[in-house]
Amino acid sequence: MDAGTTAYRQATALTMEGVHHSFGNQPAVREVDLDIAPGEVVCLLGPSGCGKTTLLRIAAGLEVLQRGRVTLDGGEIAVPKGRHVPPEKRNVGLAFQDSALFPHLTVLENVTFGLKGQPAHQRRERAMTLLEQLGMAAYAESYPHMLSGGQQQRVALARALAPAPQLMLLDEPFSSLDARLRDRIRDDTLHVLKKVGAATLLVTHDPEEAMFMADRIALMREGSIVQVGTPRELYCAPCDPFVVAFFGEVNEIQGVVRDGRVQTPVGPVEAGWLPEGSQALVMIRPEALRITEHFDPAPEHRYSHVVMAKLLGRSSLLHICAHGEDGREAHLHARVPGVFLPAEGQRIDIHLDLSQVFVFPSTVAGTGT
Ligand SMILES: Nc1ncnc2c1ncn2[C@@H]1O[C@H](COP(=O)(O)OP(=O)(O)OP(=O)(O)O)[C@@H](O)[C@H]1O
Repeated sequence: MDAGTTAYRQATALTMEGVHHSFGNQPAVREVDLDIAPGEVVCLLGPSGCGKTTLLRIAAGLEVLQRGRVTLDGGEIAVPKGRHVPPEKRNVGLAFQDSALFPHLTVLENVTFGLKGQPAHQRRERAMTLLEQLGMAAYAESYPHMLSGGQQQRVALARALAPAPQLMLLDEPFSSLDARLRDRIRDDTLHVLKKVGAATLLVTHDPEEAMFMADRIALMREGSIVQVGTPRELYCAPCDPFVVAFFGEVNEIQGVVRDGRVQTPVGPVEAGWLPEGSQALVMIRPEALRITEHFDPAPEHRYSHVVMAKLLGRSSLLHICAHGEDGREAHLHARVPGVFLPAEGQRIDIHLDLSQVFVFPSTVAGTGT
């Protein structure tokens, strides 16, 4: 290890190297490498059962490490069949979907609970500062049963943050809240995390939440990290079709690479490094289809047209029949901003925003040619 690597290691709040974990003979986490810098929010994102919670529980010390290495602020906290620093000695703050507060303690007492070895006035001051930042100062003397689910979750976050942990570990902390409340609480949480500078590992299955909260996202599938990077990197430079599809509905078209391009009913797309004559999968996000109404009355043999238009609120979803120059047709979904509801059968012109179009080798032979 060179000096640069050593300095980097010391600068990480959490490092996980080659972490592997099985339940019985069923692997839940496979050879995962992940690090979190001080003050950085990293989201573990992925479908149900992909191993997110298991990885977080290993970081917390709630699961004993089976294989790999875990360090916190450069110090080793878990080695297989060796060192296992228990959760309460790790200086990590934990909050879960159903973080239970102590029912017999007030909000303030709940938050000061973990603050040992400080004078009472300092503990109170620290707790009140966090409760204020999370909009809960007025409830300091209330008991948990007097609070809504969202308010309880704010108190649970304040309690986890109170000892100023090196690392916050949050497992789906907003998922039990209704949509509007969730938006507010996660906004407040993000601001508090950034204000106190806590390194954070947050588990979520919601891609929008991950993009909202994360400096970096680690997208998991079947126990492995598929891609890790900034939200922009994952959304705009996805490494495989799973990553594209995980961030929302996508139009898929099969084709063959000819002259470095793949023909689609909405125009040619550069095939990148794919070999000539190979099968390709073209993935087009609905917002990549720019639609304009076509009013030219000149008769045309075939044309692209609207099949159905639905208002979704901030955007409209158009079901379109795209008709390519080569005679191929495809049923596609286009998402356009605002209220844009052309009539059924309306002729349209379609332009592609190539920054939201991705081409991968196809494993499906013989389709779409
Ligand atoms: N205590 C356990 N005993 C046996 N198998 C387990 C245990 N905990 C998790 N698993 C299995 O390990 C795999 C990963 O589970 P994990 O809870 O880490 O996934 P997840 O991505 O957090 O899922 P979710 O989003 O549904 O919470 C799953 O197949 C799960 O059934």
